[in-house]
Amino acid sequence: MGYRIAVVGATGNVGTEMLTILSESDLQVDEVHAVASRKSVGRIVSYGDKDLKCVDLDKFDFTTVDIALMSAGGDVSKIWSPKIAAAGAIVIDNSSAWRMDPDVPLIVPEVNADEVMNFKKGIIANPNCSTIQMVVALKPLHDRATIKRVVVSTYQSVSGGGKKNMDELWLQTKGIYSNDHFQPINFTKQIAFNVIPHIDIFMDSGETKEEWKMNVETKRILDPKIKVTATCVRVPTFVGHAEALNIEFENELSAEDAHELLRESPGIMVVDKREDGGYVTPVECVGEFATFVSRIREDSTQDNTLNMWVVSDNLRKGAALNTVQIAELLANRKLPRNAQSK
Ligand SMILES: NC(=O)C1=CN([C@@H]2O[C@H](COP(=O)(O)OP(=O)(O)OC[C@H]3O[C@@H](n4cnc5c(N)ncnc54)[C@H](OP(=O)(O)O)[C@@H]3O)[C@@H](O)[C@H]2O)C=CC1
Ligand SMILES: N[C@@H](CC(=O)OP(=O)(O)O)C(=O)O
Repeated sequence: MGYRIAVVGATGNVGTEMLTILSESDLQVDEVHAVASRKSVGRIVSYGDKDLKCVDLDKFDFTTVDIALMSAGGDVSKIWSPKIAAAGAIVIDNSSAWRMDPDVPLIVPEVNADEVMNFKKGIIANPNCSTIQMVVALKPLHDRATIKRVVVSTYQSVSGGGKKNMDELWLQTKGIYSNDHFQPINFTKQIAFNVIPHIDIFMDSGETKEEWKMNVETKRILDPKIKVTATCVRVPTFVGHAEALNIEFENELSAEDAHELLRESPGIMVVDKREDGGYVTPVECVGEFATFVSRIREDSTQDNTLNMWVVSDNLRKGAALNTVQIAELLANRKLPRNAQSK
C-alpha cells in the first residue's frame, strides 16, 4: 500500500514543484491532496498528467493523510505543523519555523539521512535553500580533509522570495524599458539591473538572518566545528541560486582530488573545464535535480584552501526536491501509515 500525501501551499512556487517531483518519484503514492488558502479553493493544479482541485487548509482533515509536505511559510507552519502532527501525519516543513528545534531533525539526504527518524514532534525540517546546495557540495570534502572555515558569497534568484517577487522583477524590468518607473514593493531597492546585499531581516550582529541561517544550519547538519561566514545577495535572476565558496581545510586537498571526489559524490554534477562555457550558470540549472560544482581551484593566498562555484535550482534541490527526498527516506525506513486514520 502507498502513502497518502497532502501538499500544503500547493499553488505556490515550491508547492507546484513538489507536485511535479512527487508525480515523477518512485515513492508509492495512493492519494495526493492539494491544500492552499481559502482564496484558492477549487483552483486546479497539476499532479503529473492529473488535475487536482485545491482545498482549504482550515477545512482539511489531516487524519486522512500520512505525510504533509508544507510550503506555506513560517507563520502558517508555526500554527499548522503541530496541529497536523497531532492529527497523526508526519510534517516535512520547508519554512525556517522549526529548523533550530532540537526535537526536529534538519535533513539533507546526501548529508545526514540517518537522522531522519529522530522526529519527536512529528515534524522534520527542510533547510534553507542556500544552505542545502552548499552542504551537499561540502560533505564529501569535509569527510576527506575536514573543513575548518567557509567564506561564502551568494547570488540568489528572486524566486527565493515567492511568486510575488518574481512578478515584481518582471514589472520593474518592463518599467525600465518603457520609462514607467516602478517603486519597489517587495524589495528594499530596485532589483531590476541591480543587486541587493540584503535577504531576510537584519540581526543585532549586523548580519542578515539569511547569512546567520547558512552558519547555524551548516553546523547542525554537517559539523558544529565548521565556521561559516556568509554574504547573501539578491540578484535579478528568476530561478537558480549561485554561491562562491572559499573553503579552508585542516588537511591538504588538491583541486584535482576535490574534483575526483565531487564527481563520485551523490547529488553532485561537476562541470569544470577551463575554457569558455566550462561552468554552470543559474539559468542552466533550472528544472535540474543536481547541485552543480564548477571552477574548483586552489587558493594561492592560503594553505589547504580551495575556491569553487556551486549552482542549484533553489525551488528543486533548495526546497521541493529535498522535501520529496526526505519523504522517500521515510518510506525506505517503513514509516507506518497514519494510526489515526479511520
Ligand atoms: N528551503 C527553502 O529555503 C525554501 C523555503 N521556502 C518556504 O516555502 C514557503 C513557500 O514558498 P513559495 O512557494 O516560494 O511561496 P509562494 O508565495 O509562491 O506560495 C505560498 C503558498 O503558501 C500558501 N499559503 C499562504 N498563506 C496561506 C494560509 N494562510 N493558508 C494556507 N495556505 C497559505 C499559498 O496559497 P494561496 O495561493 O492560496 O495563497 C501558496 O500556495 C516560503 O514562505 C518559505 O517558508 C521557499 C523557498 C525555498
Ligand atoms: N530565503 C531564501 C528562501 C527561503 O524561503 O528561505 P527560508 O525558508 O530560510 O525563509 C531566499 O530568499 O532565497
